[in-house]
Amino acid sequence: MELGIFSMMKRHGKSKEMVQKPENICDNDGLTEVPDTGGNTADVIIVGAGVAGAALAYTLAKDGRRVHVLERDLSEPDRIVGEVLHPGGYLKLVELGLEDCVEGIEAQRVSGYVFYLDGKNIRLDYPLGKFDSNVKGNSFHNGRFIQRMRNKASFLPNVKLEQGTVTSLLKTQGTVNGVQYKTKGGHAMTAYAPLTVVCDGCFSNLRRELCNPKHFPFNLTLYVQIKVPSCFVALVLENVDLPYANHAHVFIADPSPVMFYSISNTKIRCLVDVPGEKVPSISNGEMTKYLKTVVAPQIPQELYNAFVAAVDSGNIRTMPNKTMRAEPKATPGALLLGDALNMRHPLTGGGMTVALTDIVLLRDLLRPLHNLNDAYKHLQRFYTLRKASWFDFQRSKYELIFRNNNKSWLIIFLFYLQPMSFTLNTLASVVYKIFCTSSDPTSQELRSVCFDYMSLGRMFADGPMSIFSGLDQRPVALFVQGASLGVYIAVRLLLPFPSPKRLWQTAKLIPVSVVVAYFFYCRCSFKWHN
Ligand SMILES: Cc1cc2nc3c(=O)[nH]c(=O)nc-3n(C[C@H](O)[C@H](O)[C@H](O)COP(=O)(O)OP(=O)(O)OC[C@H]3O[C@@H](n4cnc5c(N)ncnc54)[C@H](O)[C@@H]3O)c2cc1C
Repeated sequence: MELGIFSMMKRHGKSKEMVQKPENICDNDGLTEVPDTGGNTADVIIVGAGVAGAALAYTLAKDGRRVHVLERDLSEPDRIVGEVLHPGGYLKLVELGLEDCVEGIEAQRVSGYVFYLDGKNIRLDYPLGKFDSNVKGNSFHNGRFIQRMRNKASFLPNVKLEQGTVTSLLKTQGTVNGVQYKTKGGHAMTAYAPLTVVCDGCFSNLRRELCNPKHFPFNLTLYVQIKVPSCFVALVLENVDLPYANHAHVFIADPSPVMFYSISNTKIRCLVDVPGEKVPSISNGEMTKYLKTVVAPQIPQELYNAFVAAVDSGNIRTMPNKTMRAEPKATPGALLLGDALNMRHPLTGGGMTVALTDIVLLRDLLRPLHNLNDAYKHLQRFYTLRKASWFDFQRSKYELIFRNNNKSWLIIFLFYLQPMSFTLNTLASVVYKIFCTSSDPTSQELRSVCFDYMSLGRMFADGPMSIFSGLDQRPVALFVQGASLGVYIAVRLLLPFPSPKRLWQTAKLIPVSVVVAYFFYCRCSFKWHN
């Protein structure tokens, strides 16, 4: 499938063989050394047309760039990832001009979440009071959404969307200047551009080449540290309604949460979190047994029959939930984006919101550049600023502060900057930790305290939901919530009389509850100059 100006060129006798394969190719640290042919066929090569790649292709092409997208499989994806887009992510879609991609795909409005614990539930709506009525959360088939974005991008005349699997990055004197790829027909090809953006998702093969190596004992070198705290087991429920329409439902179950949300007019997705890297085997029936004996008894009556029917249908799929801090190595000519760059636990559904926010940032950084050969400085800045967006802040002041090594950056970071990746990544780690059972009674107590805290409503519900939905990206919002939770714990446990047992519980709980502050501290210690 090839569309746009490139296919027109092809019709007029110019094939993609326009760029000759260089003669002296040799491997060097996973990168392939090639002479500079100067024969760029595009301004930007994008590897992968998933959420990040397709949205970026459209965005850069709208800014007049010639974009060559290479996607391994252009048919509609059928995956269990990226099905809930929070309002914060939707606002980014609007900024990119892609909001119509959630139309015509049976996307369901999501107005908020309902959390269940020990037979009680609380409904928390997205705090959308300040926004237009069209701002909303959405849930949908991920494949339909991606296909809409791919189509929208490929209609632009300066986008070439081609099916091909990128096998390596090409470089000249340390600068990435293109990619080597295999076409659908299995032919090895090369493509050149001053900028290559790697968006090949959570199983990225190319990220290793663009990340800082980590050195471990016994001469072990890892390029990225990926953790798999749990896996999602996915089912589709049919012919049933969720107890609360237009809400995602999270059951804080034992040993870990179970989620339900609509993905079309008739289908409900169920994601069962199974802690650890391994899930019970589907083939020998262990999975069915696990779902029926461990999970089903915790599912409320309204959904129970549909849940068991979904298990019996045998349509059970699994996916590892990976987490990975962004540890990119600023490389001239190349950039990582989306899950290839950074991953967080998907329980809070923040991945697409972070990716779309990063695209807005990248677009704005590249916009003033006529020639992407000069993009290196801006790519470095992208990695720094995605953790601390600069648009609410004057760049000159920002740079001055760093140059002078002035510690007042912390205050600026807390109050003024809006780093979506920071807040959503932190929230995802904290929420997942709190919602999982452990044998430690302190953590069980923490779950119920957090639940009761959110049940207080008003700012105690709106605060966490603003962060959760990507509407409030300020680190200070996280900090305030962490601190206020700490105070709530102390008040709840120490009143009316602070018995020795209660004092001991509080002493144990507060440090745990202020896990938010802990994560906050850890993440504040990142390097500003990657
Ligand atoms: C179980 C699960 C549930 C999730 N649920 C949500 C959710 O509800 N909401 C949310 O916001 N986020 C969710 N996420 C995270 C979200 O899916 C990701 O953040 C998002 O899909 C990242 O987009 P991406 O473009 O980086 O990767 P992808 O969307 O995975 O796209 C990568 C693309 O690259 C292509 N590709 C790979 N290798 C190559 C190659 N060598 N050459 C060419 N093409 C290649 C692939 O075919 C694919 O099309 C979930 C994640 C998981 C694991």
